[in-house]
Amino acid sequence: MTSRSSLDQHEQSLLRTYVRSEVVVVYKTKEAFGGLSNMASGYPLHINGVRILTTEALYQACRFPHTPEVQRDIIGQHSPMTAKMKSKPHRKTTRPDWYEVRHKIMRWCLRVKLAQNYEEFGRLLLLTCDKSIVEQSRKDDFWGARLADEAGDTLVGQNVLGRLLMELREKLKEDAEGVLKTVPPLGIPDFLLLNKPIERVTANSSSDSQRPQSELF
Ligand SMILES: Nc1c(N[C@@H]2O[C@H](COP(=O)(O)O)[C@@H](O)[C@H]2O)[nH]c(=O)[nH]c1=O
Repeated sequence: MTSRSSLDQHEQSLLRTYVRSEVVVVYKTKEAFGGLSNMASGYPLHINGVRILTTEALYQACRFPHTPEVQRDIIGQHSPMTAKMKSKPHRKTTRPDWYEVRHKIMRWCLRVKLAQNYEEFGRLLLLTCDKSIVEQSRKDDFWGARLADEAGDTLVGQNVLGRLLMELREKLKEDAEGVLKTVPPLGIPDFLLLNKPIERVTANSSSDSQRPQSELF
């Protein structure tokens, strides 16, 4: 059995250190690069014809393929933070392989955000040039990175979200053919939304993707 301390050591080895003033920081959605956050509104998504307002809501809904009523509640929220909060009481019914698949699911969610908001989200991603992208978080050093000390300039974390965004940006730089406007379904079991297998996503699955979110209600 793996001991707690060796697990801690493994987690520690995955941590990265960033100099805050040298990277693109994703922190508040209203800031310059806030659109890169999963909490950002204005990048609507359509999965199997169902409108979902943010990648946060989509990601959280993906926890619960076996409880469509929970998915419906999550994606029905106007606020992405509330969508996340709605998932919390149901965490025990999260798909059992969540920790093996969540990274792939997040990569897929970001692909969907780009496919259906290719101009706006793509432009923001490319504006980051070759810089590191880091989601600053107060608590979460898996998806993001935390300030090493409140006064300092050092962010420490696995920054998995930031790294997925950088991976996508590099693919986008090569995407002269617009291949990223289509996203195949993930090859994982029970990849379901509201009881239906999640289908291929295309830019055209969302005819209103260029309209402001305020017009979508
Ligand atoms: N940005 C941001 C958060 N971080 C987001 O939370 C998601 C992961 O949630 P989970 O793994 O279920 O805890 C992921 O999209 C990550 O970017 N959480 C917050 O409570 N507030 C926030 O402003």
